[in-house]
Formats: sequence, structure tokens, C-alpha cells
Amino acid sequence: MTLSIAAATQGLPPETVFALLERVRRKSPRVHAITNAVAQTFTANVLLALGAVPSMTLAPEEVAGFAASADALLVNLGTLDETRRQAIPLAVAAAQEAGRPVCLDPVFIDRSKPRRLFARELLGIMPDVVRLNGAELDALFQGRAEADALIAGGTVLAVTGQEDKVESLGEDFRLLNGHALMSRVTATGCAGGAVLAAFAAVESDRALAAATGLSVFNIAGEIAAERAGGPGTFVPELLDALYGLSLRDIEIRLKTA
Ligand SMILES: Nc1ncnc2c1ncn2[C@@H]1O[C@H](COP(=O)(O)OP(=O)(O)O)[C@@H](O)[C@H]1O
Ligand SMILES: Cc1ncsc1CCOP(=O)(O)O
Ligand SMILES: [Mg+2]
Repeated sequence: MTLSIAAATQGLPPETVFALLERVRRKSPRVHAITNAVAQTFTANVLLALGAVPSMTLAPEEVAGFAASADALLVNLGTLDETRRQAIPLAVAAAQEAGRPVCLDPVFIDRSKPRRLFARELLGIMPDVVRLNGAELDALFQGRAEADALIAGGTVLAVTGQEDKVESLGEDFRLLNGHALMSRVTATGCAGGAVLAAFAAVESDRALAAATGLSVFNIAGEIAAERAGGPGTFVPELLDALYGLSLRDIEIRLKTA
């Protein structure tokens, strides 16, 4: 399924992107990430390099407290074991009760029917942002009308790949930053979901927050790719690039369509 970006695709001023990045750096939002076992450490490091504060507890007696006292919740289904199946509803209820944004990343729902059913059930809680790749988008919705209904309810869809698309009830964005090396190391998509949660924590315009978060992450990816010798050095370079990202970097590189 392709997202039919509406005619009124908006530009994204570099100053706006940098202002939101600075807001993340200044406010240091707490992001509680229920994420997969593969992505945990990288995701925590990406959040810290960005200026946010990660927590990742899954324990049923603690997860609601962590989610309620965080500024945003990430729910990533990459390793959907029993512990995570139990933790997710507790965390979502606590985050929503506290008025915090929830970002869903339905990893590999194209590969597993039980996981697809779990993700479709989760859509009932109306997540603020759903971040996913094209294969996962096709698996999540039985047709375009279902995606439109979710968007009509206020959820923002952020579909990543060589180019990224953000679709919402208001503005839509087509984003052209990023580098192929981002898909030659594991968990960049997952870490990108955590970045979207951090931006949703500081900006109530969810589409703007998602477009900005993806652009920041992907511009850092471009800078890292230029400095890295390959996938092995790409990961530390990505953390450094996120940490040091300047207005000038964004002005030079930001690419939207
Ligand atoms: N070929 C590419 N060129 C530029 N950016 C890419 C490319 N592939 C992926 N990305 C970027 O890498 C990140 C992970 O995206 P993607 O590979 O679609 O997610 P996932 O890992 O969940 O499948 C996103 O920020 C995306 O924009
Ligand atoms: C390899 C793997 N297996 C289960 S989760 C995971 C990481 C997926 O990361 P991403 O969705 O960011 O590519
Ligand atoms: Mg993914």
C-alpha cells in the first residue's frame, strides 16, 4: 500500500527543526521504551545522545509507574515475548491516563500472524504515532480505508524507507534525508521510533514532531555515513552526529519534497 500524500505536502523550515531539537536538548524528556531485546542498548544510547532520558523496565509491578512518570511511551513489538505482552497494556494505560503520547512500532508484523493480531488490537488505543516500514504498513491495514480511519482519529503514520512519509489529519510530509548504511546495522528503525517519542514529548503537533524527529535522525545518519568506514564504525558515528547536530548541518542538508 502506498500512502497517498495529500496535495498540500508541507515544507519543513530548518529553523523549526533545530528549535524542536533544542527543545528536546533543553527539556530532556523521559522516554519509557518497551522495546525489543536486540534494540535496547542502541535505543538507550540514541536517546541519550539526542538529549532525552531512557528507561526500559518491563517488570509488571514497575512498568505502569515508569510509564506514568515518563514524558512519552514507546511500544516496540520486535521481540514480543510473554513479559512484553503483559507489560504493554499496563504501560499504555498508565501513559494515557497521565496524558503522555504513545508511539507504536509494529516490528515484523508482516512475518507473524499472532503479532499482527496483537498490533491490530493495539490500534484500538489510538496511538499518537505509528512508525513502521512499508512491509509492516501493508500488513497492518486491510486496505487504505483502515489507514485513513486511524488517521481520521488523530493518529500520525510515519512510514520509513529510502524516503519517509508522515501522514496526519493535518499536514503531510515527504522527507528525503537518510543513508543506505542505516539499514546495514540492526535497530535503526527501532531507535528512530524512540526519537519520534522524544519529539512527541515536547511538541503537541504530532505530525510536525514526527517529521522533525525523522529528519534529525536521518541527517545525523548522513553525517555518520560520511565519517564511517562501514557498518561497524557507523553506529558510534551516528551517536556522535546526533549529539553534535547543529543548525548549520540542518540548513545544509534538510531535504523535503
Ligand atoms: N536506503 C535508505 N536511504 C536513506 N535512508 C534510509 C534508507 N533505508 C532506511 N533509511 C532510514 O533508516 C531508518 C530505518 O528505516 P527502515 O529501514 O525503513 O526501518 P526498519 O529498520 O524498521 O525496517 C529510517 O530513519 C529511514 O529513513
Ligand atoms: C533483528 C531483530 N529481530 C527482532 S527485533 C530486531 C531488530 C529490528 O530492528 P529494525 O526494525 O530497526 O530494523
Ligand atoms: Mg523496524
